[in-house]
Amino acid sequence: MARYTRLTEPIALITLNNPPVNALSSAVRSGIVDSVSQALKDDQVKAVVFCGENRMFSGGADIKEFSGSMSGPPLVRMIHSIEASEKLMVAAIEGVALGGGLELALGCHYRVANTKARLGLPEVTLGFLPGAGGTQRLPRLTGITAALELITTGRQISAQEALQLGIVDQVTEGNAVQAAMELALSVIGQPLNPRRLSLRPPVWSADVDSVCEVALARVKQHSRGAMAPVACVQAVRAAAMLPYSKGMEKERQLMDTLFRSSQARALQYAFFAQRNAGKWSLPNGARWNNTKARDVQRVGVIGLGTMGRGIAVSLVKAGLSVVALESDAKQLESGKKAVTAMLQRDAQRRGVGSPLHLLTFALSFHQLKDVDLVIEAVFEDMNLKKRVFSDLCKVLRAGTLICTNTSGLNVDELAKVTDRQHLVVGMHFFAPAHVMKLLEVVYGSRSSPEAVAVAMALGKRIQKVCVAVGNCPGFVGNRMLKLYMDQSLYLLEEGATPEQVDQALEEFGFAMGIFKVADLSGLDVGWRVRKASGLIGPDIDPVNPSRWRLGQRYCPLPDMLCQQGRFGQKTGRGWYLYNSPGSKEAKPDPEILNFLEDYRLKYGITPQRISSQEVIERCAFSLANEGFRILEDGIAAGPEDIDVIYLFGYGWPRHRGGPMFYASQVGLSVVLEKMEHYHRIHPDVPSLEPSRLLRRLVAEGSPPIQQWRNHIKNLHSQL
Ligand SMILES: CC/C=C\CC(=O)SCCNC(=O)CCNC(=O)[C@H](O)C(C)(C)COP(=O)(O)OP(=O)(O)OC[C@H]1O[C@@H](n2cnc3c(N)ncnc32)[C@H](O)[C@@H]1OP(=O)(O)O
Repeated sequence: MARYTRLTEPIALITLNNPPVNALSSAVRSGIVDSVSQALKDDQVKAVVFCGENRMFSGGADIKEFSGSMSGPPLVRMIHSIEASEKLMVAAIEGVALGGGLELALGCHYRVANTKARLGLPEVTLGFLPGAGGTQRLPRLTGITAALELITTGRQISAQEALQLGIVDQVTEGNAVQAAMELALSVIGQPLNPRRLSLRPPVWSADVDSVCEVALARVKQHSRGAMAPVACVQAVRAAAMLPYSKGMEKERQLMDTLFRSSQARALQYAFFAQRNAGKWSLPNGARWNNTKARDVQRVGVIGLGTMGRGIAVSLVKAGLSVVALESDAKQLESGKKAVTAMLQRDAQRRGVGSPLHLLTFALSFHQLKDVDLVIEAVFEDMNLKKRVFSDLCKVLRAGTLICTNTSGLNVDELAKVTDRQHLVVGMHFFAPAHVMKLLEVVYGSRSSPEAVAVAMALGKRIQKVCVAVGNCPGFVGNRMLKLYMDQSLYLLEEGATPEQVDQALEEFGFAMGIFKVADLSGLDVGWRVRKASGLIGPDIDPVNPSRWRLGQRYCPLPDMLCQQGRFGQKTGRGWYLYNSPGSKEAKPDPEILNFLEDYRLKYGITPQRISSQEVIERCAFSLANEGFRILEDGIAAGPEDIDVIYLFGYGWPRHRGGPMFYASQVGLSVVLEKMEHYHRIHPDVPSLEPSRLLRRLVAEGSPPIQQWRNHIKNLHSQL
């Protein structure tokens, strides 16, 4: 797991060997310790160069080991003995040096990096801190300000930036091992103490306190309720105030607390859940590793509204050739201006050449005849989409895939109007499509595994986190969102205010409460959908609308707001008040409070005191309960997929893992008990009834989330 090679020069090479990322597993650490000891024993060896197999230095500690009992040589001690060694130690960094990988390199006396290498301390994203001396050594190299930024964000930097910050001593366009050997030969014999970072004094300066205060305020604002970024600031502050050994004590204390925290478990779960989402499977047994995706080079995008523009930008940025189509010249011109400006701004920001040559604008379907795949992104209207689909079939080549960007329409119904139902899939992008990472790839009952494979591969190529989901109203994300929104509205009816609900959600960790999000998205969007689905119609009294529709409780509050022209930020008024239309700062609106009071009086509702706990339970547990139904229905393959959708598409706080993980952490029996309680009090809300799968999992002893897939498989095989 670490290969020792004695080179002809007085140099030994230690190659970390644990593909794919040379994680520092227990076996790798043992291999390193043995190899270092071999080098120290060999009088001919004057220097040691560390590198990674396959030109990949190291992705850091083996995250899989964190869930079990740790064995093997501790990383801290191993790095300390490398630094303390009387022989010269040099790190040759190619690929990545992340986390423990970079900490190992910081323990070496010199560091050389290839120009393409990326370096970083991403431990904060896993719920802890660089606990192998990283919080103490890095500030001693870069100073406090840069170290705080790198450690609290986990940002990866280029070799060039690392050189500027003093993290590496040399950058080479060639082979880093060769360059490290040359550097070693040129410095052998020079004193090593000045190169031992642990011997450097604390990096105190007069403004340490204020720099740390600013960093603390920033992390508290950015990652609401997350413990790790706060602990990172405390650890780096210790590097400024305390000698190395005392700083290390502080690092260890903080690490001990974080390592055992539920937040660390949630973040590590999220790391693997994100990677597992790409390993899709369909109910018919087709999987990511038994289905080949054919290559896509040329893509058609139909509709250059907000979604179409973002999709076109994402495709072009990934190097795909795009034909963007609009139905009339005026819309085409405004879409063209917007897309061009977005791409130019992006190229300028990244310092790369403009990719506009990849883009063609068109008014005629005939210009799509040569594309490999089409993404239709017209207005969310079934009849319009059907018309587009049947027109497309007249011009497309036989094998061209047709994807629909829809947030919840029936993919099967759309496919039926085509001559290629097996080549139709849904692609649910999230707005703004060039920014948001999530993509739900929706397979219909006739979609072929190859079509799903192509859509998933295309999504990955444009750097989306893709999750394959089945076809049902709202798919996974919006199907669950509806119940979350319903609960929030019922809470208003029962006595809460929008700011109270939002505050509880934001304290839980959401970046924005649900009513602020609704104002941002526009209340008219849902209003149109409810009109189209028949929930609002001419038979509904607009002054005293019924609170009962389609056999269950219904909250007409959002419809009443829309009737008043309160569409959210865009009109300057929604659930909140804004200084002017389009302004972003939400302020509580006394008019809304009066409106809610009148509403409750009119319908004879006695307002209750709603606690934050009730807000969280009703919102979060309703999400999870519907998630269980989705698993029962086979719409998502596993709880991890649902959690990834909520993490990347709906602002669920990452340090809480996702709604399914959260339910598993709270305890399934607690969730069941609470759902039973709320369903008893609100029998007119059928969705509050605990799902069959939740009951079954509790009856089977509440297995850990990693085992739920087996229980679901058993459930399906019994149906
Ligand atoms: C005392 C504590 C001291 C130190 C703590 C640490 O070092 S914690 C670890 C810090 N490191 C990281 O957070 C890096 C995590 N990995 C990544 O960011 C990316 O994987 C990486 C290295 C940039 C490579 O990205 P790429 O997109 O090329 O591959 P992918 O992410 O799909 O990963 C490939 C497979 O490798 C697994 N993996 C990656 N890193 C680790 C790791 N550190 N430990 C264990 N496994 C790791 C990943 O899960 C993938 O596995 P697969 O089975 O193929 O899905």
